[in-house]
Amino acid sequence: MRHGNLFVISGPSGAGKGTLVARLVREVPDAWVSMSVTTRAPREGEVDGVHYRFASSEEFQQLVACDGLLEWATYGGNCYGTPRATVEEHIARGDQVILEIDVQGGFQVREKFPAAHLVFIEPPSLDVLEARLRGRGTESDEAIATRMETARVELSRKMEYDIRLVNDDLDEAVRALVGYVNEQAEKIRG
Ligand SMILES: Nc1nc2c(ncn2[C@@H]2O[C@H](COP(=O)(O)OP(=O)(O)O)[C@@H](O)[C@H]2O)c(=O)[nH]1
Ligand SMILES: Nc1ncnc2c1ncn2[C@@H]1O[C@H](COP(=O)(O)OP(=O)(O)O)[C@@H](O)[C@H]1O
Repeated sequence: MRHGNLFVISGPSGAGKGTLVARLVREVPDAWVSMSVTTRAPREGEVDGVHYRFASSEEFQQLVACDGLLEWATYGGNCYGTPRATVEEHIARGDQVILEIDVQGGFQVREKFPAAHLVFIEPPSLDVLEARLRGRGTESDEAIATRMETARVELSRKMEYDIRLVNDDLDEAVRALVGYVNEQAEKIRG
């Protein structure tokens, strides 16, 4: 059986994880991005089964109880988790499996899959981070304040990640991320 790689992409909300992962899947043909389950309400334009699987708290607790999640965490008062079965299938298929998850989840994955590659996406500064969050226009002022507090905690753990990429110039950050993923993929193929 072929075995793929597992990549965790973490970093503060607004650092650009979603933007980078969207570009990555266009450039790495065997990249596959896991769809998380969340109890957060959909934002305008978010579609169930496309951006997230949106679930009630009861549904989420059932998934936890039946060991259906590879990892899960509470972020900003909502639960987020990675469905286990699809991730395992895609690793077995030889894909480059991408989890865009928070720092708490990242370390749970490392416990279960020590070979996972942990990538930390950094903003150029906290001011730029806040400006990006405001510019995205998806969060209330209160939610932005909470995310900025969480960002400080997440940034304090960046040195525990395998690699840190500063997302300043977008094309440059995409190149670095694609380069890292391809390098790890080559090691497995080779
Ligand atoms: N642990 C964990 N975190 C997740 C999962 N899915 C998303 N997240 C993280 O939850 C946080 C909030 O996500 P979201 O509400 O979509 O905000 P955004 O990342 O700022 O767009 C981010 O750090 C996500 O990376 C998951 O399945 N597990
Ligand atoms: N390199 C970059 N330069 C400027 N703006 C960026 C860059 N990367 C992402 N953004 C913008 O910053 C905002 C947050 O990016 P997003 O991908 O949603 O972050 P995350 O998924 O980490 O929360 C979005 O409006 C996005 O278009």
